[in-house]
Amino acid sequence: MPSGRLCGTGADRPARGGGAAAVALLAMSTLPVPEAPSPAAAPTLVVRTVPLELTDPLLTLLPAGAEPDDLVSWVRRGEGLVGWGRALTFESRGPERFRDAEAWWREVVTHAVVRDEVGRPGTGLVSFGSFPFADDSAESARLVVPSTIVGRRDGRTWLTTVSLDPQLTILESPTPASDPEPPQGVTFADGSVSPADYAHSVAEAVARINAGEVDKVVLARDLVASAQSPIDARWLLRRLAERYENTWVFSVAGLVGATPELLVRRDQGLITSRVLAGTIRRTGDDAKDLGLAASLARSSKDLEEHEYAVRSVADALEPHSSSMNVPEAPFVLHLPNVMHLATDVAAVSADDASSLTLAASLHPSAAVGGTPTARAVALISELEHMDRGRYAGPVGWMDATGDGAWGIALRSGAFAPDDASQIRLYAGCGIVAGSDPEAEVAESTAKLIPMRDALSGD
Ligand SMILES: C=C(O[C@H]1C=CC=C(C(=O)O)[C@@H]1O)C(=O)O
Repeated sequence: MPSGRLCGTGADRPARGGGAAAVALLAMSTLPVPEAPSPAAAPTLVVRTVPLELTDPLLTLLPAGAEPDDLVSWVRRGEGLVGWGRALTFESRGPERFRDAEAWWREVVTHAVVRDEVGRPGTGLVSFGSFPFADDSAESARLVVPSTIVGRRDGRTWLTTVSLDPQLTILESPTPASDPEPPQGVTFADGSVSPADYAHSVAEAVARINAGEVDKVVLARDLVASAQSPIDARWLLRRLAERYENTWVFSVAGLVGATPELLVRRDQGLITSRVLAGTIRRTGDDAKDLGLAASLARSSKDLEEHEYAVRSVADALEPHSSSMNVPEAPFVLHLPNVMHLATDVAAVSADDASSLTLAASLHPSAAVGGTPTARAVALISELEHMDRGRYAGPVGWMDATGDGAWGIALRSGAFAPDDASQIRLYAGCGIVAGSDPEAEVAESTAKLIPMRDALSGD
């Protein structure tokens, strides 16, 4: 077994409140279980996937009253995965966190008893994960195997149930839960890095870049939102999904957000990655924004920043690919708050590296670390003055075959442990020689808008 912490066994708790009118589809199907699993092995999970005749939006199925930690989501344009309850969880900290998680997952997969009637990426046994950005973060990597998962792909929907008890494989068709209430009385306060501190660090980073220490470094800041009562994570997820359709709306172990950046997806031999770097704020005036998009596509400062990020992804994927397509020029990705330079990299998988192994080899890309990587990461820890936690780390899911999708946890917030009325938001910017501290403060403010607006109940 890997050295991480195994927890939550037996915590196969039913979600409170939501999906109250669930209908039993199939009951008490007992699957064959190996007689005596070795004591050192992961527990045996009993997993069942069936097709579902259901057209309700996935995010409406998340049950009311659940803790943020108990809700998982990876949804884009109505498709993806949502889940709740905890059949099994795993935590690991430090430089070996990816390796530990991968080893744990292989153990879990080896011992699971799976009956999968759908057989597509994301069906059968699936875990959701979120990893700290830094090797020395005080936070742990978290992997969660929910007890109920609903997935949708190409218009087909399925239900997966996961249990530690072979007698408990009741498959119930979920129904939409009651609508979430908006957060009440939210106030925002500086986190560990105020806008003035941030401007100061950016100026220092530019000086270090000009002194030849690094080519690019990404610096971030934080903001703390406090509400009068617990914030319903479902409200945030639904708001983000409604407004930011070009993003992946995620929730894993209390980390919630809408990321436009796909670190890596492995899907039946095809590897893809959406690289972002280079940003301009939108004005809200469409004609003006088109002009800004054109200037972003010509901005040498942004093109330089973008090129570092694309190179770092292509270099990390290269050893795992038999062929790769890296477009010569980026396109402009339009989001309601900002526009980014974006490049979609595609490759054919040459080995059996799982999506998590690929994510680990890509992390930290130059979109969140810098160039060269090791020196940029050292500079972040010297200049940033905060623990990023799981912000800017990989977040996503993986199935038993290793297929899965991992985004970079951007445009996100982390619920305070044991206090759902508080959430810490983060935003960062790539700093290169031409960066201006005040402009980077403004850019980071624009990147906080999706979470701020969702929290403000707008
Ligand atoms: C680090 C963040 O964004 C990255 C991703 C896209 C564009 C970026 C930029 O232009 O600076 C950043 O590299 C963030 O949103 O917190």
